[in-house]
Amino acid sequence: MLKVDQLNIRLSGRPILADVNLRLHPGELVALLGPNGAGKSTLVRTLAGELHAPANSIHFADQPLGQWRRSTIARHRAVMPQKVDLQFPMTVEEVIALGRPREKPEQRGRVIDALLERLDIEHLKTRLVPTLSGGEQQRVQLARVLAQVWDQPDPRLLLLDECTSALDPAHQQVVFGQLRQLASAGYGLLVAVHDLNLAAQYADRLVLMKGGRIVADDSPTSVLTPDILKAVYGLSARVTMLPEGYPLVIPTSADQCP
Ligand SMILES: Nc1ncnc2c1ncn2[C@@H]1O[C@H](COP(=O)(O)OP(=O)(O)OP(=O)(O)O)[C@@H](O)[C@H]1O
Repeated sequence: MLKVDQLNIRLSGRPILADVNLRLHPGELVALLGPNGAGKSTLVRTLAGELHAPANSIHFADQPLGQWRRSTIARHRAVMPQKVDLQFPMTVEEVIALGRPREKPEQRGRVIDALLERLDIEHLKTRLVPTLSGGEQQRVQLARVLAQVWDQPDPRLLLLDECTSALDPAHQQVVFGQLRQLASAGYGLLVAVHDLNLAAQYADRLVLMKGGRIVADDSPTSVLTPDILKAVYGLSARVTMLPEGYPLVIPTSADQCP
Protein backbone atom coordinates (compact mmCIF):
# COMPACT_ATOMS: atom_id res chain seq x y z
CA MET A 1 0.00 0.00 0.00
CA LEU A 2 2.81 2.40 0.92
CA LYS A 3 6.29 2.18 -0.55
CA VAL A 4 9.12 4.55 0.38
CA ASP A 5 12.38 4.23 -1.54
CA GLN A 6 15.59 6.02 -0.71
CA LEU A 7 13.79 9.05 0.67
CA ASN A 8 16.00 12.02 1.51
CA ILE A 9 14.61 15.26 2.94
CA ARG A 10 16.50 18.47 3.69
CA LEU A 11 14.99 21.29 5.72
CA SER A 12 16.63 24.71 6.11
CA GLY A 13 19.66 23.27 4.31
CA ARG A 14 20.03 20.41 6.83
CA PRO A 15 19.59 16.73 5.97
CA ILE A 16 16.69 15.52 8.16
CA LEU A 17 15.78 12.18 6.55
CA ALA A 18 18.46 10.00 4.95
CA ASP A 19 17.96 6.95 2.73
CA VAL A 20 14.61 6.00 4.26
CA ASN A 21 13.10 2.78 2.88
CA LEU A 22 9.77 1.58 4.19
CA ARG A 23 6.91 -0.73 3.25
CA LEU A 24 3.44 -0.73 4.78
CA HIS A 25 0.88 -3.35 3.78
CA PRO A 26 -2.92 -3.35 4.20
CA GLY A 27 -3.84 -4.80 7.58
CA GLU A 28 -0.56 -3.80 9.22
CA LEU A 29 -0.14 -1.62 12.29
CA VAL A 30 3.43 -0.30 12.28
CA ALA A 31 4.80 1.77 15.16
CA LEU A 32 7.34 4.45 14.36
CA LEU A 33 9.76 4.84 17.24
CA GLY A 34 12.91 6.81 17.99
CA PRO A 35 14.36 9.46 20.28
CA ASN A 36 13.35 13.13 20.16
CA GLY A 37 14.52 14.65 16.89
CA ALA A 38 14.98 11.26 15.17
CA GLY A 39 12.81 12.32 12.21
CA LYS A 40 9.48 10.58 12.93
CA SER A 41 7.29 13.66 12.47
CA THR A 42 9.25 14.69 9.38
CA LEU A 43 8.59 11.27 7.87
CA VAL A 44 4.89 11.44 8.77
CA ARG A 45 4.61 14.98 7.35
CA THR A 46 6.32 13.89 4.15
CA LEU A 47 4.00 10.89 3.74
CA ALA A 48 1.10 13.26 4.44
CA GLY A 49 2.19 15.39 1.46
CA GLU A 50 2.95 18.34 3.70
CA LEU A 51 6.66 18.33 2.83
CA HIS A 52 7.80 17.94 -0.74
CA ALA A 53 9.42 14.57 -1.52
CA PRO A 54 11.56 13.79 -4.57
CA ALA A 55 9.46 12.34 -7.42
CA ASN A 56 9.01 8.56 -7.26
CA SER A 57 10.43 8.20 -3.75
CA ILE A 58 6.93 7.56 -2.32
CA HIS A 59 4.22 5.38 -3.84
CA PHE A 60 0.75 4.99 -2.37
CA ALA A 61 -1.31 2.13 -3.86
CA ASP A 62 1.26 1.77 -6.67
CA GLN A 63 0.90 5.40 -7.77
CA PRO A 64 3.51 8.11 -7.08
CA LEU A 65 2.23 10.19 -4.15
CA GLY A 66 2.55 13.42 -6.14
CA GLN A 67 0.20 12.10 -8.84
CA TRP A 68 -2.77 11.60 -6.52
CA ARG A 69 -5.45 14.31 -6.69
CA ARG A 70 -5.95 15.96 -3.33
CA SER A 71 -9.70 15.31 -3.28
CA THR A 72 -9.20 11.63 -4.15
CA ILE A 73 -6.44 10.83 -1.71
CA ALA A 74 -8.40 12.51 1.10
CA ARG A 75 -10.82 9.54 1.05
CA HIS A 76 -7.96 7.06 1.36
CA ARG A 77 -5.40 8.71 3.62
CA ALA A 78 -5.98 10.59 6.87
CA VAL A 79 -3.36 12.25 9.03
CA MET A 80 -3.25 13.23 12.69
CA PRO A 81 -0.41 15.72 13.24
CA GLN A 82 1.50 15.85 16.52
CA LYS A 83 0.05 19.24 17.48
CA VAL A 84 -3.54 20.27 16.91
CA ASP A 85 -4.59 23.42 18.71
CA LEU A 86 -8.20 24.32 18.05
CA GLN A 87 -9.27 27.60 19.61
CA PHE A 88 -12.54 28.15 17.70
CA PRO A 89 -15.72 27.69 19.77
CA MET A 90 -16.83 24.51 17.95
CA THR A 91 -18.58 21.56 19.54
CA VAL A 92 -17.16 18.03 19.50
CA GLU A 93 -19.67 16.86 16.88
CA GLU A 94 -18.94 19.88 14.67
CA VAL A 95 -15.20 19.14 14.80
CA ILE A 96 -15.67 15.46 13.93
CA ALA A 97 -18.03 16.52 11.09
CA LEU A 98 -15.10 18.43 9.53
CA GLY A 99 -13.80 15.00 8.50
CA ARG A 100 -16.85 14.48 6.24
CA PRO A 101 -17.68 17.83 4.66
CA ARG A 102 -19.69 16.59 1.66
CA GLU A 103 -22.00 14.07 3.27
CA LYS A 104 -25.74 14.14 3.98
CA PRO A 105 -26.30 15.12 7.64
CA GLU A 106 -28.13 11.90 8.49
CA GLN A 107 -25.37 9.58 7.29
CA ARG A 108 -22.71 11.87 8.79
CA GLY A 109 -24.53 11.76 12.11
CA ARG A 110 -24.34 7.94 12.12
CA VAL A 111 -20.58 8.01 11.53
CA ILE A 112 -20.08 10.62 14.23
CA ASP A 113 -22.09 8.60 16.75
CA ALA A 114 -20.12 5.42 15.96
CA LEU A 115 -16.81 7.23 16.49
CA LEU A 116 -17.98 8.98 19.66
CA GLU A 117 -18.75 5.56 21.11
CA ARG A 118 -15.55 3.87 19.94
CA LEU A 119 -13.35 6.59 21.41
CA ASP A 120 -15.39 6.91 24.61
CA ILE A 121 -16.35 10.55 24.06
CA GLU A 122 -20.15 10.20 23.68
CA HIS A 123 -20.67 12.24 26.82
CA LEU A 124 -18.74 15.14 25.25
CA LYS A 125 -20.77 15.39 22.02
CA THR A 126 -22.18 18.87 22.57
CA ARG A 127 -19.25 20.34 24.54
CA LEU A 128 -17.07 23.12 23.11
CA VAL A 129 -13.71 21.62 22.16
CA PRO A 130 -11.50 24.41 23.64
CA THR A 131 -13.06 23.69 27.06
CA LEU A 132 -12.02 20.00 27.02
CA SER A 133 -9.02 18.48 28.78
CA GLY A 134 -5.91 17.62 26.76
CA GLY A 135 -6.71 13.91 26.59
CA GLU A 136 -10.36 14.56 25.70
CA GLN A 137 -9.27 16.89 22.89
CA GLN A 138 -6.82 14.32 21.59
CA ARG A 139 -9.57 11.70 21.31
CA VAL A 140 -11.82 14.22 19.50
CA GLN A 141 -9.07 14.99 17.00
CA LEU A 142 -8.55 11.28 16.43
CA ALA A 143 -12.29 10.88 15.81
CA ARG A 144 -12.14 13.70 13.23
CA VAL A 145 -9.24 11.98 11.47
CA LEU A 146 -10.94 8.56 11.49
CA ALA A 147 -14.18 10.13 10.20
CA GLN A 148 -12.35 11.17 7.04
CA VAL A 149 -11.73 7.60 5.87
CA TRP A 150 -14.56 5.79 7.71
CA ASP A 151 -16.78 3.77 5.33
CA GLN A 152 -14.61 4.78 2.37
CA PRO A 153 -13.25 2.30 -0.16
CA ASP A 154 -9.85 0.67 0.31
CA PRO A 155 -6.98 1.31 0.38
CA ARG A 156 -7.09 3.26 3.62
CA LEU A 157 -4.00 4.62 5.31
CA LEU A 158 -3.80 6.30 8.69
CA LEU A 159 -0.73 8.36 9.63
CA LEU A 160 -0.94 9.15 13.33
CA ASP A 161 1.73 11.24 15.06
CA GLU A 162 1.62 10.63 18.83
CA CYS A 163 -2.16 10.20 18.94
CA THR A 164 -2.14 8.85 22.52
CA SER A 165 0.51 11.08 24.16
CA ALA A 166 -2.07 12.90 26.34
CA LEU A 167 -4.16 9.85 27.24
CA ASP A 168 -4.39 8.03 30.56
CA PRO A 169 -3.32 4.35 30.46
CA ALA A 170 -6.88 3.02 30.13
CA HIS A 171 -7.69 5.30 27.19
CA GLN A 172 -4.35 4.41 25.57
CA GLN A 173 -5.56 0.81 25.61
CA VAL A 174 -8.98 1.82 24.25
CA VAL A 175 -7.44 3.78 21.38
CA PHE A 176 -4.83 1.17 20.44
CA GLY A 177 -7.51 -1.52 20.67
CA GLN A 178 -9.53 0.46 18.12
CA LEU A 179 -6.47 0.94 15.89
CA ARG A 180 -5.88 -2.82 16.02
CA GLN A 181 -9.49 -3.39 14.89
CA LEU A 182 -8.97 -1.00 11.97
CA ALA A 183 -5.89 -2.97 10.95
CA SER A 184 -7.98 -6.17 11.06
CA ALA A 185 -10.47 -4.43 8.75
CA GLY A 186 -7.66 -3.84 6.23
CA TYR A 187 -6.45 -0.34 7.07
CA GLY A 188 -2.70 0.31 7.00
CA LEU A 189 -1.54 2.29 10.03
CA LEU A 190 1.74 4.08 10.70
CA VAL A 191 1.72 5.36 14.26
CA ALA A 192 4.53 7.47 15.73
CA VAL A 193 4.68 6.77 19.45
CA HIS A 194 7.14 7.08 22.34
CA ASP A 195 5.65 4.40 24.57
CA LEU A 196 7.72 1.30 23.82
CA ASN A 197 5.36 -1.02 25.68
CA LEU A 198 2.25 0.17 23.86
CA ALA A 199 4.11 -0.34 20.60
CA ALA A 200 5.22 -3.82 21.67
CA GLN A 201 1.71 -4.78 22.71
CA TYR A 202 -0.16 -3.60 19.62
CA ALA A 203 2.14 -3.21 16.63
CA ASP A 204 2.92 -5.90 14.06
CA ARG A 205 6.22 -4.26 13.33
CA LEU A 206 8.42 -1.57 14.87
CA VAL A 207 10.34 0.90 12.73
CA LEU A 208 13.03 2.52 14.83
CA MET A 209 14.64 5.78 13.70
CA LYS A 210 17.72 7.66 14.80
CA GLY A 211 19.38 10.69 13.20
CA GLY A 212 16.98 10.68 10.25
CA ARG A 213 17.65 7.03 9.37
CA ILE A 214 15.78 3.80 9.95
CA VAL A 215 18.03 1.71 12.16
CA ALA A 216 15.70 -1.25 12.77
CA ASP A 217 12.51 -2.53 11.11
CA ASP A 218 11.29 -5.81 12.55
CA SER A 219 9.02 -7.52 15.08
CA PRO A 220 8.76 -6.06 18.61
CA THR A 221 10.77 -9.00 19.97
CA SER A 222 13.63 -8.38 17.54
CA VAL A 223 13.74 -4.59 17.93
CA LEU A 224 13.22 -4.14 21.68
CA THR A 225 16.45 -5.66 22.92
CA PRO A 226 18.67 -4.14 25.63
CA ASP A 227 21.49 -3.64 23.11
CA ILE A 228 19.34 -1.79 20.58
CA LEU A 229 17.70 0.36 23.27
CA LYS A 230 21.14 1.28 24.61
CA ALA A 231 22.53 2.12 21.17
CA VAL A 232 19.51 4.13 19.97
CA TYR A 233 18.22 5.85 23.12
CA GLY A 234 21.17 5.57 25.49
CA LEU A 235 18.66 3.73 27.67
CA SER A 236 19.54 0.91 30.01
CA ALA A 237 16.57 -1.42 30.32
CA ARG A 238 15.49 -4.90 31.29
CA VAL A 239 13.39 -6.61 28.67
CA THR A 240 11.12 -9.48 29.69
CA MET A 241 9.06 -11.65 27.39
CA LEU A 242 5.46 -11.72 28.61
CA PRO A 243 3.30 -14.85 28.41
CA GLU A 244 1.01 -12.79 26.16
CA GLY A 245 3.75 -13.05 23.51
CA TYR A 246 5.26 -9.59 23.40
CA PRO A 247 8.18 -7.98 25.26
CA LEU A 248 7.91 -5.65 28.26
CA VAL A 249 10.57 -2.94 28.58
CA ILE A 250 11.51 -1.81 32.09
CA PRO A 251 13.87 1.18 31.90
CA THR A 252 16.49 1.31 34.65
CA SER A 253 18.64 4.34 33.76
CA ALA A 254 19.70 6.59 30.88
CA ASP A 255 23.02 7.93 29.68
CA GLN A 256 23.36 11.70 30.07
CA CYS A 257 24.33 12.11 26.41
CA PRO A 258 23.04 9.26 24.24
N1 LIG B 1 11.93 23.23 9.34
C1 LIG B 1 13.00 22.70 9.90
N2 LIG B 1 14.23 23.24 9.73
C2 LIG B 1 15.32 22.68 10.30
N3 LIG B 1 15.31 21.59 11.05
C3 LIG B 1 14.12 21.01 11.26
C4 LIG B 1 12.91 21.51 10.70
N4 LIG B 1 11.89 20.72 11.10
C5 LIG B 1 12.44 19.76 11.87
N5 LIG B 1 13.78 19.93 11.98
C6 LIG B 1 14.72 19.08 12.71
O1 LIG B 1 14.61 17.78 12.18
C7 LIG B 1 14.87 16.82 13.19
C8 LIG B 1 13.74 15.80 13.20
O2 LIG B 1 12.58 16.43 13.71
P1 LIG B 1 11.23 15.61 13.89
O3 LIG B 1 10.19 16.56 14.38
O4 LIG B 1 10.95 14.89 12.65
O5 LIG B 1 11.65 14.58 15.03
P2 LIG B 1 10.76 13.54 15.86
O6 LIG B 1 11.44 12.23 15.74
O7 LIG B 1 9.34 13.63 15.46
O8 LIG B 1 10.97 14.09 17.34
P3 LIG B 1 9.99 14.12 18.64
O9 LIG B 1 10.04 12.73 19.20
O10 LIG B 1 10.68 15.09 19.52
O11 LIG B 1 8.63 14.57 18.20
C9 LIG B 1 15.01 17.61 14.50
O12 LIG B 1 16.39 17.74 14.79
C10 LIG B 1 14.40 18.94 14.18
O13 LIG B 1 15.00 19.95 14.96
